[in-house]
Amino acid sequence: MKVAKFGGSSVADANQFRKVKQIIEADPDRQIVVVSAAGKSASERIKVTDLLIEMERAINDGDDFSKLFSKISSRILKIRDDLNLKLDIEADLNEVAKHLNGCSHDYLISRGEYLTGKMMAEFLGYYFVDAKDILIFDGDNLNYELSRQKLLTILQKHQNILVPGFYGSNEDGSIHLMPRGGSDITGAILANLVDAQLYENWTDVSGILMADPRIVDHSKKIDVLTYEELQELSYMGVGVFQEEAVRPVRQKNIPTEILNTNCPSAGGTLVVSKEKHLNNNIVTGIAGKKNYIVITIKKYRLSKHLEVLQKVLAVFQKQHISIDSTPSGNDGFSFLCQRGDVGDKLKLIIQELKSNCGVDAVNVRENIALVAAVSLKLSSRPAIAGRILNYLDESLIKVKFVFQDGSDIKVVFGVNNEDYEKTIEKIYHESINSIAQKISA
Ligand SMILES: Nc1ncnc2c1ncn2[C@@H]1O[C@H](COP(=O)(O)OP(=O)(O)O)[C@@H](O)[C@H]1O
Ligand SMILES: N[C@@H](CC(=O)OP(=O)(O)O)C(=O)O
Repeated sequence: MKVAKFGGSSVADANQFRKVKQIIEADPDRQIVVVSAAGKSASERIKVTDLLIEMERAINDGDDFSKLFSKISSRILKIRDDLNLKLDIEADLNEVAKHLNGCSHDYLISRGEYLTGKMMAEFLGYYFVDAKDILIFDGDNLNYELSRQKLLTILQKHQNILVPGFYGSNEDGSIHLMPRGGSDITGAILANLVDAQLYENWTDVSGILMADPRIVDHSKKIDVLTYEELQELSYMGVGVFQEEAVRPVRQKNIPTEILNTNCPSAGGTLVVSKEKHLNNNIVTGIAGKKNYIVITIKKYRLSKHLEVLQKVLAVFQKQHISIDSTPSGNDGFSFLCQRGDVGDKLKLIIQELKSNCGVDAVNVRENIALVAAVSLKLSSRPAIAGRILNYLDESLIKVKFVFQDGSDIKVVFGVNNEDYEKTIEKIYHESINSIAQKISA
């Protein structure tokens, strides 16, 4: 049995629905299908999920949201009508409309997947299973045992099912929304629950490329990579596969393939466990994110004053700021946070660090980008990191810092935001040219 998840771009309009049907009909093992909400296409510039988020904002601000609701409804109805489906999707839209005032955030934002899923089930002739009836969460954790029982009961009666991604339910029956990109997680969980022979993740690129195709033209495809490498790449910003979707497939060693709905024959990227890893490249992939803030605290003989660190961490915890990485030095410790997470709290944080934590000094650097090179080979050949650094230096890119934080398969370079794209391009080109040759020589 295979689980096939189709992302927003794969279900953006009726034409994409037809491509999905062809793929499903080509292999009877594709018995569990997961869909995201209709996403972006050449003619549709906004994902349905983003329209829902915009509508919620309007509702909360007391603004007129009727235009947004019409926009969402028209998109759904257009797909239904273009496909000539005999489905009373108006009834579902009316149900959503009835709940608009006073419904939960999780309910509202999950409706894109629910409505898209209903149409895809009808189109494929698959049995529609509302994700809230099978994926039961206890807080943020899935109750695997209970969810497995519920899913298997349904599969005893129905051979082919469609499950909308991105949500499940809490124990009280209310909707539980997953993080953005969460349909990948739904697919991975279902693959885990049924011990699938393969988890297929269908998107709009033929696999994971060594570098973001929006930055590097004709970037090479990664043919095979490990769960570990995928996790690091996803964490560092490769949007193709949600970071939290790695654990469920990794736990059961379920082979996972990233494939292109628009070009199924092109092949994709296969994700497997370490033992089966076959990749010969020196650097497997490059990823990164812009807009970090680096907050560095200085304290003479910090290692003897761990109470200082405790107080510093409490400041971040109090402000609900997640810390992405913490490279440390002799008498200092740096905290890397995303600008968007810090918002307007930066002044307050600095003030608290200075006055309540017993530090000698606090330095702040803004507009920093992180670029990571990921490769299993980094653990046994740390020289690769040095070579990359050398190339960046020769290219006149000012590297602010380098670290390998915890994972020994990733080296991270901190650069100015404006050097972000150039750094990725440089590492990419040198990885496939000189570094590979010099290191293997
Ligand atoms: N290293 C990479 N390899 C492939 N795609 C990447 C990479 N980094 C970023 N992307 C972007 O991720 C997009 C696919 O992710 P996403 O938009 O979430 O797809 P879907 O709509 O199928 O869920 C691609 O269109 C591509 O622009
Ligand atoms: N629709 C949700 C969940 C998802 O997984 O979407 P996509 O497959 O388009 O990344 C989102 O936009 O976050």
